[in-house]
Amino acid sequence: MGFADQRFTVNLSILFTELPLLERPAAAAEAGFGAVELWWPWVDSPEPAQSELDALRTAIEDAGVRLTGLNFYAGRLPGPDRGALSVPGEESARFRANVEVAAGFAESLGCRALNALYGNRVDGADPAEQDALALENLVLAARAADRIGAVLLIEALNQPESPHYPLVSAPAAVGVVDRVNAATGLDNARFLMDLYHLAMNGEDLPAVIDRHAGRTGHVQIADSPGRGAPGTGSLPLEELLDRLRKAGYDGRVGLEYKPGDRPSAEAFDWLPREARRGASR
Ligand SMILES: O=C(O)C(=O)CO
Repeated sequence: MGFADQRFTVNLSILFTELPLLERPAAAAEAGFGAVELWWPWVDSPEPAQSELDALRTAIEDAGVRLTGLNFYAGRLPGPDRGALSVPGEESARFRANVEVAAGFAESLGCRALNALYGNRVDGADPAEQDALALENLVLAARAADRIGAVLLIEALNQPESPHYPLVSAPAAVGVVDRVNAATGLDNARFLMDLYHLAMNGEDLPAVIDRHAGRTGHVQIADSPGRGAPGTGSLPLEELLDRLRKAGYDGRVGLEYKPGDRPSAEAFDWLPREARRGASR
């Protein structure tokens, strides 16, 4: 047990962002990691040029790291958006256009987890209509994920930093997971348990773990407050990850924290180098 018993993956959309995108996979490898994950990197483009997809694929392959998670197109993130799939009109269309592109890119790298951020509530739009649109689009995404043998992740964010995002509790996100699975019959939708976001929402993290570990397809961490590295805040992250393991969660743990006022390569001192490649199980 302990951090050395986990398998980590470095989120290259929040760590190493001081580097150009194509240099980040090699930087993560240089820091000792063997796995990385990404938010959709082309914030303005659900369908980037093939040459851009190829360049990123090559950068990941050349670095010798595995891509273990990818977000679908989610609008301007970082920025004001928190997903596109429940946003009527152009954003929903962009999400749909992205589904096969993102799934194809993930498949080409053996990535088996696709995260679909739900999207903000829109002034003047009926929340029930947004939810109906979301379900339609999540069904498309779940089917695309299933075709490549992947899980579809549904994430709860935190209310203070995402005030217009409707999924700001574990039960809200798990409810969407259940509705998607009921609609598709595929059972490949899973909860993305981000301990930072849930802590910011004031949830009882041990209780969330005990209740929802079985429906969890991915876990992400940052300390709270501050969204920094483990040890910079007050969350007992090592204990919480042990509890997740005991509750049956055996997947990767995404390091989705800000490096603070230092280069990202220096933001891993909490984790001995020999533990960064991950436990071999
Ligand atoms: O926007 C965030 O904070 C996320 O965790 C996206 O996956």
